[in-house]
Amino acid sequence: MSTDPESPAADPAADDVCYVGPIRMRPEQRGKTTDRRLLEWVDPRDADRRAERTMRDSWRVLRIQSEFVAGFDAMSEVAEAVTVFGSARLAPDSPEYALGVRVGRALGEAGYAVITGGGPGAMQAANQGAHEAGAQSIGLNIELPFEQGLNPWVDLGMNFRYFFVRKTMFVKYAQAFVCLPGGMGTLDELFEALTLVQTKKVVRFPIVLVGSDFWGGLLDWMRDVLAARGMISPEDLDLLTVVDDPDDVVAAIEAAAPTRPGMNPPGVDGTIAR
Ligand SMILES: CC(C)=CCNc1ncnc2c1ncn2[C@@H]1O[C@H](COP(=O)(O)O)[C@@H](O)[C@H]1O
Repeated sequence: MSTDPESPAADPAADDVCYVGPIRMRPEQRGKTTDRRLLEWVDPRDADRRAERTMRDSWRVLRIQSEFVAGFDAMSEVAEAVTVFGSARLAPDSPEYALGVRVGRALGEAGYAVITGGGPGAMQAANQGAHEAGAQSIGLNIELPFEQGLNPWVDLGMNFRYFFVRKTMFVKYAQAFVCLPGGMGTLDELFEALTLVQTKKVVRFPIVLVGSDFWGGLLDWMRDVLAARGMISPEDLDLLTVVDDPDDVVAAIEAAAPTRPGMNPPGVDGTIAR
């Protein structure tokens, strides 16, 4: 979906297509998303539907497997990377979009590839900044019930059918997460990352929130309600770093996870094979 006429891939027909996994089609050609089909409830009293589901689900495993293979292949050359999340709804002329571009650029100039969800808004902003910095700009898009394409600043892109395959790629190939202001999707991605770090599924994985005015209320609630009532440990709050200046994003990542050669030998100080 291109909102910027100056963008490298402005295509007047691009808004009129959608993706089903790697397949590009006009909206009128498509039915439900793959995720919706996978998660659809089937009435257990309906023997025919049950039998059909059993058969379809077995075959579906192969499609899921192939999506992992394609994802691992596409991402295998990615070096150091940071995944940036944030609202799909930011307008390109908003201050938050400009902030996202500066974050993407700062990460790119520091030598990180930038991975996003490949969509519009904050994702596009971070991809734009990374592209402009000459860094690898990666977009991992997802099939949605409405038309959607990779944003025009993505240099390496993939369209996923399955949300959980895409989420694996976000974590597996990144050294850190950065969250720009966002809504449900961003909160989901933030809390998934937090849970993975809290449960030590990933270690040395900094999570940086950009914008203290936006995130401050959430942090207050986490401290005053979650920690105060014993739902999380007070130290869990240390898993998050809040910054306002894009340059501080890089500093926060490098302070929390020194991944440069020689600073973090694999297997010695907590790095794990993901
Ligand atoms: C205009 C519009 C709503 C487009 C949606 N298009 C999207 N394309 C790709 N990833 C997305 C999209 N919407 C949500 N996400 C995922 O959820 C996050 C944003 O969700 P939200 O806007 O904060 O809740 C992103 O980091 C991204 O990984």
